[in-house]
Amino acid sequence: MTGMDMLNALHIQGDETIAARLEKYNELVMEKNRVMNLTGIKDSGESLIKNVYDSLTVYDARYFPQGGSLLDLGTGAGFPGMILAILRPDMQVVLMDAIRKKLRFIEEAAEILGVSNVTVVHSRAEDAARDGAFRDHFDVVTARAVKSMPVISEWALPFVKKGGIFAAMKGPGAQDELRDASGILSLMGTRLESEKECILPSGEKRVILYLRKNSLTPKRFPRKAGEAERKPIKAVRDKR
Ligand SMILES: C[S@@+](CC[C@H](N)C(=O)[O-])C[C@H]1O[C@@H](n2cnc3c(N)ncnc32)[C@H](O)[C@@H]1O
Repeated sequence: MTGMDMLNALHIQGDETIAARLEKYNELVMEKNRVMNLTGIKDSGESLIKNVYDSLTVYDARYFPQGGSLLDLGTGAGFPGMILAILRPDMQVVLMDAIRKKLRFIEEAAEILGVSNVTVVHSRAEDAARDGAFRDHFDVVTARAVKSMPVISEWALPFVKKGGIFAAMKGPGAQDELRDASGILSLMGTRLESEKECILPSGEKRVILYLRKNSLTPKRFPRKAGEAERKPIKAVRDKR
């Protein structure tokens, strides 16, 4: 599958330069992956589908405003953040991760590709969310394969501006995860705006949950580093 095939398959507008950069980024990830553990996927064709195409599934022009700001939390090797930065050069994109070496790779790759709208931030989400430059700031926050919904919601939502969107990339269990997160979502003044189901060309099901944040984050969130994972705020399940 080429970069252009992927854009067409997902009905995303993009020119040849964007399509070529998507392919080239995948090549750079694969090249670096031989000497450093960036992604568990070792085959280039498989990575195009499971990393690049999968990253593109989160894109919905309605939630990514012209000239807006985007944070990809727990970006790892830049998925989906770097793919979205390539797709939308007008947006200011911050890629955050707690592991520095992956961010160094992203900086090098951005330089090679001439992608100038990305900034990397080395931090735990729980710490960066206390920084006034980031808190209640971003039009859209994305996260793929970082943590379960109750945890990632507590980490990601403090970064979203009032009225902005958290796009959580999930698998077939998205509905259960959403139910589990209902407690933290309501504490954060956040509601499900829409959801999208996609089947990857490899056959796997993906579900994107688009959550709208309607109020500023209460001061006590996120709790201190590690606390959301140790004691996630879960919904009380009906035991029928
Ligand atoms: C399984 S990887 C997924 C990477 C990428 N999003 C992807 O889908 O390929 C999870 C990433 O989340 C990062 N991470 C975990 N906890 C974090 C935290 N508290 N703050 C920031 N990043 C975190 C890890 O360092 C890791 O790179």
